[in-house]
Amino acid sequence: MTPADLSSPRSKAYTAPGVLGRIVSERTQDYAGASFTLGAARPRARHFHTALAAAGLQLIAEVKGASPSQGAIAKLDPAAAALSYVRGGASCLSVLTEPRHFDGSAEALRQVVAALGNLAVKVPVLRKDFVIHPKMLQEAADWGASAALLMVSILGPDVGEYLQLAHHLGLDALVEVHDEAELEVALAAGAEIIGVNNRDLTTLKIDLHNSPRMIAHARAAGYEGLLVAESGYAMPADISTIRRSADAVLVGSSLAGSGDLERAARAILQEPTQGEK
Ligand SMILES: O=C(O)c1ccccc1NCC(=O)[C@H](O)[C@H](O)COP(=O)(O)O
Repeated sequence: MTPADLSSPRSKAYTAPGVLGRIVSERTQDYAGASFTLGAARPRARHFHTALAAAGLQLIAEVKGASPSQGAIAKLDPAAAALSYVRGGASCLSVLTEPRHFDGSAEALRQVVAALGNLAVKVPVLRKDFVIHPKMLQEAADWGASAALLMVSILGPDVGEYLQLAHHLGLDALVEVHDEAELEVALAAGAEIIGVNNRDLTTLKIDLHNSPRMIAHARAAGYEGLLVAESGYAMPADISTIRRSADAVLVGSSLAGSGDLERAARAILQEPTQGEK
């Protein structure tokens, strides 16, 4: 299927179990009347991909005000938070745009893009949401995001169509998986950037062994794209399992709730001393 096949609004309703299922059903209702017209292909700058491909472990720092697992995390000024993260060493930003459970908004993403636009170095922004309709990718591009999250746990094999559409709209895509079966789908779809979530989004349980295990699995399968470890990282010692195998780590709650975002971002990337390991 080509992006052209996504040009008419779809009535497809995605489903998922548990907490994720509730969010998916809410987002499906939010976009039930959304119209989408496929325009001409937009140039792909690949800023998100380029930033993650730089040498060493890259940090994607997340603007996250609340979550189903933590409840309220912090009342953040998105632009100020983004600039603090960049001063702390983040090379990309992730901004939640889901309003009910994560305190996210389109406005937050726009404010972050505007604040980062004044910097000498390009810091790309990921739209973090639960994409269930093509319109959501068009919005991400229109709001100035460089990339969007696509979750195999929601889209299943349709992730391939959404990936093509993201590229058509000039976006990179972070294709998220949690287990081997989802990894197979992401690989078959041709994902250039795969994120492995340590959080089981059905139960919200975190297993920090999941990312290193899945990253090893992807490499053993011959995958040469970029790999991102996601969720549950709170201290430098947590990162040690993926420091040399992942291209990037995505961190939200522990940074957002730290009270000093710049310092927390700088600290999480530091190699732990012998005693801290
Ligand atoms: O964070 C949650 O509780 C959550 C619940 C249901 C669906 C998605 C959820 N989080 C999305 C994410 O993957 C995280 O925001 C991201 O990876 C950062 O995780 P963390 O550093 O643990 O905040």
